[in-house]
Amino acid sequence: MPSAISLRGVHKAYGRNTALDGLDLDVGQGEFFCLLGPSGAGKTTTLKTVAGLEQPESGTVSLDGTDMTGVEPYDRGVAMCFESYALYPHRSAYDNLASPLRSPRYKLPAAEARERVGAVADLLGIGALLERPVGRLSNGQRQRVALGRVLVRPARAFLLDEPLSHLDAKLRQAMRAELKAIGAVRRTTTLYVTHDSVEALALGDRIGVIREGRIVQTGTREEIWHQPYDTFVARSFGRPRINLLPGTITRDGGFVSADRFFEIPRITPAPGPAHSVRPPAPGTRVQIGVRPRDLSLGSSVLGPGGIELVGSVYITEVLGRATEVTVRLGAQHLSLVVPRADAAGLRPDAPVRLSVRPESLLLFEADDTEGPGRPGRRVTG
Ligand SMILES: Nc1ncnc2c1ncn2[C@@H]1O[C@H](COP(=O)(O)OP(=O)(O)OP(=O)(O)O)[C@@H](O)[C@H]1O
Repeated sequence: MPSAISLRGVHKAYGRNTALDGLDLDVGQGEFFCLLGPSGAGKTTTLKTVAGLEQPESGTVSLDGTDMTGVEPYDRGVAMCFESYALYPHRSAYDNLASPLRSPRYKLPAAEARERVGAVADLLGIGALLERPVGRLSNGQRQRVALGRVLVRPARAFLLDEPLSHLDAKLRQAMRAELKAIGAVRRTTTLYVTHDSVEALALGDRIGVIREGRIVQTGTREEIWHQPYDTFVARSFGRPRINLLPGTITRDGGFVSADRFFEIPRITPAPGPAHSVRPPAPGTRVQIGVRPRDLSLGSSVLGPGGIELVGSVYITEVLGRATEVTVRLGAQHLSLVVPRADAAGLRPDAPVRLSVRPESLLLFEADDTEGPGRPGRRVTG
């Protein structure tokens, strides 16, 4: 079966600004695909190119296997929701939701249109606001109307650009769950743009990480989390961020930190495609990656082969039921997230023992001018 959405070698520049730099992307039929990247990475341009609102200078966009070159946006059969939503402010929320269904393309019978609008409005929690002019709704409510305008349409694909960005945290979380449920029920292919990694992990059947107009890595949440392509991808997921500790491979295949403050006797990179390269040679400059939730206080959790580090408490910060503890390890700061009770007795400057299972360590090369470090890209002797 051809991909629902396929981009090949897409180039798009605005004057001297390259927005898409040979972008390749495949979204499967019925898939909920999240495109994640920092501001300016090319996310919106990707959506607009799929929708036909921007023409690439080179490369192709295909929908269901058909090349869309020269096909007008209206004829592409995709429904797009922008972050800056275009609604009719003087018309009611109901009218705004129903108007796409009155277009000659759908011309749904009135009763069916009413039913569709009602169902989408209930799903988005705006059922009670339908009579109100959109100009008199809050930003968050307007955003839900804009999203509703997309979801009411029968479409071959939904293109959603940060559709939850104006909602408060609680509503965002609730809407995420709803969106996931709609996706599952409708099985309509969805390309969803976000710069929020939590959202991408929660929603995406697969995730594509975009940087400077190119896809850096595509994968399931497990692949992206456990086998990040490089330190840029590793840093993009998880709050607090992954710890990256610079150092060198020792003669015995261990790791010594750049300031020689601590050593890890043996580094065994986790198996998997990204790590199947041979271990770096002694002297190679590398970075050890360890996620804050994979570190524990004390040595009690250590099974055989566990790794222990000794540092001093720098600062603690309560995050709800957990506490983030920042530990000074020589010149490095290392962050860990532990149950609040475990961190209760910690005082600044007190010595502290940390432990981590060896399989939780990720090994990257040093970041350099060629880009973020990858697992064993240029292993040198
Ligand atoms: N109409 C335009 N004119 C000139 N430059 C543009 C235009 N639209 C986008 N760009 C540039 O193209 C690049 C990609 O922009 P794009 O909006 O696709 O990024 P994005 O990942 O969606 O960012 P954000 O998360 O901030 O919305 C940026 O450098 C941006 O400044």
